[in-house]
Amino acid sequence: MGRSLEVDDPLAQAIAPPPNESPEDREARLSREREAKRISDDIDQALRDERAALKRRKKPVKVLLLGQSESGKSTTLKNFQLTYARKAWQEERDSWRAVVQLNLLRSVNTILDILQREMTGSGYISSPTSSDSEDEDEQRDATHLQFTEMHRLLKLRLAPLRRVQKDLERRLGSGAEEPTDAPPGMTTEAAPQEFYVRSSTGWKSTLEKLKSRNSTGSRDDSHTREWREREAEESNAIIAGCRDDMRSLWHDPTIRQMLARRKLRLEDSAGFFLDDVERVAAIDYSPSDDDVVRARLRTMGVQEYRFVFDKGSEAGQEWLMYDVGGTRTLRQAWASYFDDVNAIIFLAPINCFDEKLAEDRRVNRLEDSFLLWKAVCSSKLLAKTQLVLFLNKCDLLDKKLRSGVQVKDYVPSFGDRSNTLGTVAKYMRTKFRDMSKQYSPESRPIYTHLTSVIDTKATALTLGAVREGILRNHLKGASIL
Ligand SMILES: Nc1nc2c(ncn2[C@@H]2O[C@H](COP(=O)(O)OP(=O)(O)OP(=O)(O)O)[C@@H](O)[C@H]2O)c(=O)[nH]1
Ligand SMILES: [Mg+2]
Repeated sequence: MGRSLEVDDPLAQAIAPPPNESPEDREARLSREREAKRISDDIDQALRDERAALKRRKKPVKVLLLGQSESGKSTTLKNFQLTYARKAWQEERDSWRAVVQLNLLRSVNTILDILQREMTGSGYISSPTSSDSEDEDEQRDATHLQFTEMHRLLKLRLAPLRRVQKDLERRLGSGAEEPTDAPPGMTTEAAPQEFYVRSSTGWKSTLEKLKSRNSTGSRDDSHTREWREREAEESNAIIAGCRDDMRSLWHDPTIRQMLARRKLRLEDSAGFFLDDVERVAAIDYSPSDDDVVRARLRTMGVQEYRFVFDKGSEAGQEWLMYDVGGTRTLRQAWASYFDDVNAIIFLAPINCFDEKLAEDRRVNRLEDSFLLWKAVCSSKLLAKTQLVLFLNKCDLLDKKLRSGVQVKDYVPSFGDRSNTLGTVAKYMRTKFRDMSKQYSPESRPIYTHLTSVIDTKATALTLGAVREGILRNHLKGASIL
């Protein structure tokens, strides 16, 4: 462009080489100019990179939580909220009271159902958490249980809790919707009586039903709301009135014997609050952080959660997390979220090597996790997606192994390795990693964590590392790092 300038143009004069320039001076000048151009180009490139990085940063980080039902997806999400969205968490916490109450009543009513059958001799019902080969043992010993007048009285006095459970289900808007996942010919009797929600906006809307909606889904007027509040108070009063009897039931040696014979490990099942009945059934009960993390509310559909980090280098970065329902019939919905997803946190509960799926009692839960993991790894759509694997429920695995359950009885390839947490976890980790190596369309690192996501302190540390890793990957290629 300089060439086309007129000789008397001030710019042309300013940039023209000095007159009488020696060849050495000319070479030195050209070298300086080349260096200046290189620096200028570098700056231009840096600016372009920064713009690209900012654009990338603005794009939300999308994370999908996957895994079978009860693997701990929603619990992991709760940990994210607890750590990174404190304010929303605190606003929502009290709404979980009804869910915790429902969880408690589910355990109590399960015990009462079994007690009823044992006392009237109407025989065996199978249990949701019992494992394969337990059925025959139970009936064999049932006749030796010594029930007394006290058991009959407890049964009678705790009877109103059935209605309270129904009321709570109705108030949560899910009473009419029991899981119907059992395949034809299979009974749903054994499936846990869970409470779940259909919602695309998260728990908040669900829990708000407790306050502002009636069972037909229409908005309440103030009169109805008042009536429903009274109903809630009534439920609270009945639960509080039954507190001592619930405690007696749970601590009664014959009842414990009855449950042990059925190998019903209520204390290891989802949403177990009987050990906290004193506190949870109190009239002024308000859920703690831990209670909310442990409360069980089954996810239906796909729920989207938005987090915006407000601190440090990630300020303003938006994250979208998707929590899906893990039961079989809900898995078709997953694929439509695969597009554009940055990372998947896959949860595999490794304690359940001896358990069956609630929705299909023919399928071993660990086997189901393997198949799901294989499907995720081999998906072409997800070939470039970062995979983070949580081998979850390590606390329950440890408990189970200590109680003497042998992995090799259910997983023959485990062989004669030692039946301890460390060895079993290592074995599972290798199994999952080998599968990802074998089935991933392109090689990729797999980030594996041994977790117990009800342990909020440990999980906060894990999530910190996971978050860093995902963000690093998200920004990869941009010079801002
Ligand atoms: N002891 C123990 N309990 C856990 C752990 N992870 C989850 N839970 C409990 O297991 C239950 C099920 O967990 P959720 O997070 O609801 O499972 P989910 O994967 O969201 O299940 P769906 O919504 O049905 O797909 C909850 O009551 C949790 O508190 C764990 O590591 N240890
Ligand atoms: Mg869930």
